[in-house]
Amino acid sequence: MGVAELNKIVIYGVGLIGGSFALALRQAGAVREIVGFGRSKTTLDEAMRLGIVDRIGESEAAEVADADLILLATPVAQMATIFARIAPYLGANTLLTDGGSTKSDVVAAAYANLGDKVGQFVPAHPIAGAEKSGASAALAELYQGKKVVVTPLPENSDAAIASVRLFWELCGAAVCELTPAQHDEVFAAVSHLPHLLSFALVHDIAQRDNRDLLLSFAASGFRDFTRIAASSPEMWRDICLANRGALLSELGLYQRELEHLHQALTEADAAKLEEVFRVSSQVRGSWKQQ
Ligand SMILES: NC(=O)c1ccc[n+]([C@@H]2O[C@H](COP(=O)([O-])OP(=O)(O)OC[C@H]3O[C@@H](n4cnc5c(N)ncnc54)[C@H](O)[C@@H]3O)[C@@H](O)[C@H]2O)c1
Ligand SMILES: O=C(O)C(=O)C[C@]1(C(=O)O)C=C[C@@H](O)C=C1
Repeated sequence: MGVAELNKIVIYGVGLIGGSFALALRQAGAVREIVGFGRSKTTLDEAMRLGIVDRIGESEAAEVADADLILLATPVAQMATIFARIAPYLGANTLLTDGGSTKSDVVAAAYANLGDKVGQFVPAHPIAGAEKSGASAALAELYQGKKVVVTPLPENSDAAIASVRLFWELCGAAVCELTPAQHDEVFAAVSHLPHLLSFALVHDIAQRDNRDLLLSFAASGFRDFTRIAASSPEMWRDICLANRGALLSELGLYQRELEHLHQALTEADAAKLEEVFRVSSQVRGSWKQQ
């Protein structure tokens, strides 16, 4: 793809993920015009002020047909409605992708609402983010050196998949492929469960009478375990519900692990505790983010 080969991209949800996509493609010189749709005027005005979008979208009828690419970067529960809104106006050459953290639900929403245009949608998930939300958190470098998982549909042409891969690569990402089901199983274990646990720990402390005292002494261990508990409640509500089958399985395994540790503590079983900590320390100590 040459410089500014994308004439127009439309982004639904100009927050951390959508805004970073816009900034990255702009920095790569790959797009002429970026149009944003959002839920609140304040957010869109901020995205304009920060130079993330060139214009606020007028209507689907006005913006969708001549777009080269549309990115859905809203919380995942919003995506079905957006697919339905854009479907009637989708031009034959417009590609669609998304940044949602879950894939089976988003793919089901695409099948339910895009009809025979579903082949134009190549689902994706950037494995990069932060606990911060909104346009002001967007960064041109967010995807540099990070993975993006695409979960192609049987209806996607090779050309559509190659183009969507290229857009994410222009953002600096390394693209890999999984099926939607594989994706949701993997991220239930290494992203969705850790967020649930982090929210749970902070919630537990937040409800206590002495929470201010506890928080005043909390230090880097607490900080590292709970950074992600400051993440968007709406986004994580949607992710947990969308992937609740896989997440419940992971939660069950984790509860068994806690039971094991509970028993070891009750019995003051030093060997059992140390064995769990030894395996964990070795695996986490040698883990490198790829
Ligand atoms: N935050 C992360 O770490 C991360 C990482 C990878 C993927 N994701 C996924 O990316 C998506 C966006 O997350 P984010 O972190 O950018 O959230 P965000 O809150 O920063 O941005 C989401 C934006 O969508 C807008 N929005 C909500 N409903 C809308 C609607 N119906 N129409 C148009 N705009 C709407 C909001 O106003 C907001 O500006 C989510 O699906 C999330 O699961 C997030
Ligand atoms: O860095 C963070 O704050 C994140 O939580 C990023 C993170 C994750 O690693 O779990 C969160 C959700 C995504 O869908 C992808 C990435």
